[in-house]
Amino acid sequence: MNEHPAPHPRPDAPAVKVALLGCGVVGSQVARLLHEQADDLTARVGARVELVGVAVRRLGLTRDVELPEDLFTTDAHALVTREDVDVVVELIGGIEPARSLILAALEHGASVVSANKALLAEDGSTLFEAAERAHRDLYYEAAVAGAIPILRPLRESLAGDQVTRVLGIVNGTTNFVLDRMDSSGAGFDEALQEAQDLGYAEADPTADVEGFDAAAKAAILASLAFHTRVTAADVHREGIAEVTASDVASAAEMGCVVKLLAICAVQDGPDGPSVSARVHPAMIPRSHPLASVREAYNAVFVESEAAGQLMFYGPGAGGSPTASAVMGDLVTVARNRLSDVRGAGESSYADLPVLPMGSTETRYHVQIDVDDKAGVLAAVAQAFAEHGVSIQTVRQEGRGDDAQLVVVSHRASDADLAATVETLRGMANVRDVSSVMRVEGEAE
Ligand SMILES: NC(=O)C1=CN([C@@H]2O[C@H](COP(=O)(O)OP(=O)(O)OC[C@H]3O[C@@H](n4cnc5c(N)ncnc54)[C@H](OP(=O)(O)O)[C@@H]3O)[C@@H](O)[C@H]2O)C=CC1
Ligand SMILES: N[C@@H](CC=O)C(=O)O
Repeated sequence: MNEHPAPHPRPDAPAVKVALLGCGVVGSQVARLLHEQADDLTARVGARVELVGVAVRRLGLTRDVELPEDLFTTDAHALVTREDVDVVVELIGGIEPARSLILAALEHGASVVSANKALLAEDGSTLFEAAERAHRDLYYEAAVAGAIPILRPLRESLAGDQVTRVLGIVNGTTNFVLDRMDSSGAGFDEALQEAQDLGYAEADPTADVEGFDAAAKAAILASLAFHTRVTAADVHREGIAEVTASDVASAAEMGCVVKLLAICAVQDGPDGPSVSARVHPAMIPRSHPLASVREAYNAVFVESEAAGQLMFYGPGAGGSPTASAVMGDLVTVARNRLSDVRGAGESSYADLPVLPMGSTETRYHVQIDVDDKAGVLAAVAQAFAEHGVSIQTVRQEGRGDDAQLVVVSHRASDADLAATVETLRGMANVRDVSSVMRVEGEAE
């Protein structure tokens, strides 16, 4: 039997009225699910969940969902301040007007669901304080890793444990592009266009390609995981624009694959704990679980003292998967409205210091274009040694004008590696340091 249970709304429960801001890739799928799953939602929430308005930039467009024309408005402010609106679902994106609209919604007594990582990572504290003041919910599960439930586990399920590290692939677009480059030899631009056509990319895909989107997500993850305040500006950020087909091929030769990683950690020091958060491309061994994360999928590893290692995996972008996370928040927030309670809010913050990138340690893969002369290898090795960077492997490729040394280091600090590269660049027999990439993962 595959029958759905009959809905059991509380007989006296008024409908929960929802205002939707944005009807694009994600918003249209939320509107579709609200319509298609109306009966199930009624049963799960205990009252009807009714879409009462949709704010967009332009009226009259053909949308990925059919809705009565009279639901649409371009006056988003009037919609969020309507007396009868219980929940505002913000799916516009960007900083303004999204921030002002969320603040106005909270001030007017609505609860808010958002997928806006850019805003939450830039100015989350203003929004959280407003939600606290208004005694209303602000939920944002869809802001990190699309459909994957990761924020609720960090905020609630792991709140009694000590999370020490969060490492993952949190941007679907860049994972899609790198995967296409690795598996089918596709060019960067072609693969990016495909990701955009599939609805994975941000309105401005620079946010994906340059790592801003992943950095925003890293800030949100670090804040929740370590109960502190990390903003996007605190996250060291490098995107994939500089990753070449030759980097991807070099990685393949080493039995590795290139991925854009977000790595957040907390560490104890003489002055107490501090956090680090970084986003950058890295080579990881093909045997590493993150190497098998294909297309626009995301995966997040969480390491904690009591639980050990946890892995969360699933679709990280796209209208329907992201709408699933939004709907989960919407059901929670609607239930809370009916019971007149607030859900789990943010932790009280410790405001831990954020470590500079220079002190972060990892291994490095360095390609050095050299003059094909006797003694060059010894001179290059000397430059690494001078800065305390120990070499794990070195091999020479090509001859004459194409001669290259490919060095893989043992673990070293970012500052020591940067100093090594500077020295190399000043050496007579070195024409260029053509690529530097971090190597993450345990396999040596
Ligand atoms: N796409 C994805 O895979 C994911 C997206 N997100 C986040 O979800 C949010 C929405 O993303 P997505 O659906 O892809 O974005 P889209 O660009 O597809 O849609 C944005 C929607 O917002 C509307 N809009 C823009 N500006 C205004 C404004 N000033 N007033 C009213 N409406 C406005 C647009 O109207 P119009 O249609 O008229 O232009 C459009 O309907 C973003 O925060 C994004 O970061 C999160 C996870 C995954
Ligand atoms: N542009 C983002 C969308 C989801 O957050 C991505 O590609 O991951």
